[in-house]
Amino acid sequence: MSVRVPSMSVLPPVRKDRVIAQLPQCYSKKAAVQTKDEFNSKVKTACQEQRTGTVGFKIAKVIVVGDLAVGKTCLINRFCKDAFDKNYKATIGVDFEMERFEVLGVPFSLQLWDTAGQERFKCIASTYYRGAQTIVIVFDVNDVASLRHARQWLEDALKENDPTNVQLFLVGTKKDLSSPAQYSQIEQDAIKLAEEIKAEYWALSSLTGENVREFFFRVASLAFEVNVLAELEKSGSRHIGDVIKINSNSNNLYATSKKKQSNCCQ
Ligand SMILES: Nc1nc2c(ncn2[C@@H]2O[C@H](COP(=O)(O)OP(=O)(O)OP(=O)(O)O)[C@@H](O)[C@H]2O)c(=O)[nH]1
Ligand SMILES: [Mg+2]
Repeated sequence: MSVRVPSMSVLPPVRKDRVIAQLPQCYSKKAAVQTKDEFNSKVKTACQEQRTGTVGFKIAKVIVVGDLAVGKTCLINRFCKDAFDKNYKATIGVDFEMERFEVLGVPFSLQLWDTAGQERFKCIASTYYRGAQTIVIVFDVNDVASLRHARQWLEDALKENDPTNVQLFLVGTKKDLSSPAQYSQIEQDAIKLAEEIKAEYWALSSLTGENVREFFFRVASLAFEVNVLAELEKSGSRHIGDVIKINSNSNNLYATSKKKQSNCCQ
């Protein structure tokens, strides 16, 4: 007799074009969350040795905020559905999409929350801001007012989240509509703001698809890295005694835990 596996418990494999084997690079080194070329070595080792704990089951929440009609929905649809609609349909409240990735061989999912930019729907949308690991503030590179409003969007999103625990991205959309000269002017201001608010800056086009995939791969990778490091930190502090005996390498995480331990005993 054959045993039937309930279909809900078995997920299909991650799509081939959602496999991330290397750290995607930032858009501009002037405004990046970090500028390393590769994943953190502790993270790489943990993935190779399958010591990533619960990260493989984790779904990181990403909220996408910004003025009405700047292109939040189009950005998510370009990445998740490879579609683009030139007609504007306002988002009412919120929508969300799930995207599954495999990063360094470990499954990792993003839940992308597309929120409404229209004032009258904003209060519904803001009730969904809580628990975000990543905040994406979107503006239109052809509309300076939308860039000016970015700070307010950030402030509202941070009211519901712990500022020390979120990764921020400032994203300029509709690059296809901008001439190189116009673009470089707004880019200066955007990079300046991104540096001030400690966000990583990106510019892209959902119409042409330029940089869309690169951007979401970067979001997934940086969120993944933070989750693995947090997991290692947790398991490190749980087994301090055991691991110190095995490891004497001062560069590794466990040795750092040892240092912490000796400090607190002084
Ligand atoms: N040319 C061009 N048009 C774009 C691009 N992205 C979005 N648009 C257009 O801009 C308009 C608004 O896009 P949406 O994605 O619906 O805007 P939104 O930010 O989700 O708006 P709300 O849901 O009201 O907050 C639509 O007409 C899109 O076709 C882009 O990259 N290039
Ligand atoms: Mg929308």
